[in-house]
Amino acid sequence: MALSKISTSYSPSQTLKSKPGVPFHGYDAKRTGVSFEPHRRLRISCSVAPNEVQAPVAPAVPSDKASNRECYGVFCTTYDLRADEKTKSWKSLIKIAVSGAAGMISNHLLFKLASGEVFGPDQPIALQLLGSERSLQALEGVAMELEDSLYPLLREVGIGINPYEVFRDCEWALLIGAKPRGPGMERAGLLDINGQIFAEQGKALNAVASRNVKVIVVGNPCNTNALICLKNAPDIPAKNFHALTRLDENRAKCQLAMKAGVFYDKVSNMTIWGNHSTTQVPDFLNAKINGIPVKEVIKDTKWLETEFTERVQKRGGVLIQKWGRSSAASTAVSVVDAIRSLVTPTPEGDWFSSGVYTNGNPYGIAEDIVFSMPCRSKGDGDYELATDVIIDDFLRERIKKSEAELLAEKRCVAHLTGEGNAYCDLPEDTMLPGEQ
Ligand SMILES: NC(=O)C1=CN([C@@H]2O[C@H](COP(=O)(O)OP(=O)(O)OC[C@H]3O[C@@H](n4cnc5c(N)ncnc54)[C@H](OP(=O)(O)O)[C@@H]3O)[C@@H](O)[C@H]2O)C=CC1
Ligand SMILES: O=C([O-])CC(=O)C(=O)O
Repeated sequence: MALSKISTSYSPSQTLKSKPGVPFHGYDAKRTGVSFEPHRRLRISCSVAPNEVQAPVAPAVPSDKASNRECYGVFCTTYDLRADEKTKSWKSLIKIAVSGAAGMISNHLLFKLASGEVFGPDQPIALQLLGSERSLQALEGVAMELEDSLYPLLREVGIGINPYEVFRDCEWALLIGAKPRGPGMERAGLLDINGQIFAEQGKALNAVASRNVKVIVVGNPCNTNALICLKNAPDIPAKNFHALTRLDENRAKCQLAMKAGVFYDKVSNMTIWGNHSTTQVPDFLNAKINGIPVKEVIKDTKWLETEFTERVQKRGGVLIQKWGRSSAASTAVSVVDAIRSLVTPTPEGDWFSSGVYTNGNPYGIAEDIVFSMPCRSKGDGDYELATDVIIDDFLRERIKKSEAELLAEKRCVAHLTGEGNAYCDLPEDTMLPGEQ
């Protein structure tokens, strides 16, 4: 199945072309009849130095192109925006790939990305959306809704079902698509089915994505899926892979704020340690309220150790009971938070949680797993682990339990990480947040 590209823009640095051995079916002259002769090429001023900006030269592509099924009305029309004042200060286009793009989380996330609230009001983006045979129609519907939203910063939309096409040159890969656990399914079964998706997508990223792509794995079980993905992408730094635990951080902040009777923006330094599962450890030892350690504000240690901890660990399950499906809007918000934490400098003294590769960690956590830990960023897309944390016996014991779970998950997917035969001895009491 081809990747159909819906484009309102073209920049010289983003020429559509095939790499040897990997067919690219883009929005090209052959498929659409759009001419890419130099004088008809579309340029957006974000990729052209201001002093090179000239008067518009290219008329809109004839409206009959809009009848092409794979580009949707307005996205089939092309413009020369070089003379547009608004776009002169824009940055170069970035490509964002999203899997599970027709799913619930994406339905919220894509519109946030396109609005500019994630990467900023001067950052044009291209969305490359990955679906499957079963979701392709729905993906077209998603593209139509994006079209009807008239987002100025959304310059290109592509849809497809082949990760080797959809991930091409992407600088961000938001991996959301994964099978949810169904009745009677064992956790090990989910690990295997979803693990295969992430093994394939890791290989695809390795083959075609930007060499510095940042990958955020949302699909569950996200820590081990992220591990599988990074193991299958040896040419991309392992540090670039994240498992989403920001939703857990946000949930924890909300609970602490409620207990302390403060607005939730007063809670900082909130670490989620470990797995995005019911063994996760919301760290009330290092968290602060109004800059003061939580334990000095909330004196009820029993509540912190039991009710608070369990409420965060099982929040996903309670929500499923109420909603009949897992968190989608708040998950999308937390993906936005996770990205923004990497592209904006972390406020002085604070940190954020992300599931990241453990090699070289200063906390004594087992190497070679993906574990949620406290991170700080300079806003360059990269991060460092926070070292100014304290770990007491209670915290250490909880962290060890989550570590044991992740090591067991890792053994269970050894066939997908290139480490031999899988052996599944998952502790029976471990569950995703959405499982009761
Ligand atoms: N880390 C976190 O904090 C959270 C993670 N999640 C996880 O995010 C993932 C997506 O959630 P959500 O968007 O609500 O789910 P949806 O069911 O709405 O969408 C999931 C998408 O996954 C894709 N998918 C890939 N393989 C399969 C498969 N074998 N069977 C079924 N679907 C498949 C489907 O898209 P297609 O057919 O296009 O491939 C589907 O649209 C889930 O794994 C969920 O558990 C949810 C909340 C929080
Ligand atoms: O458990 C699930 O299926 C959804 C999830 O990850 C959460 O809500 O945290």
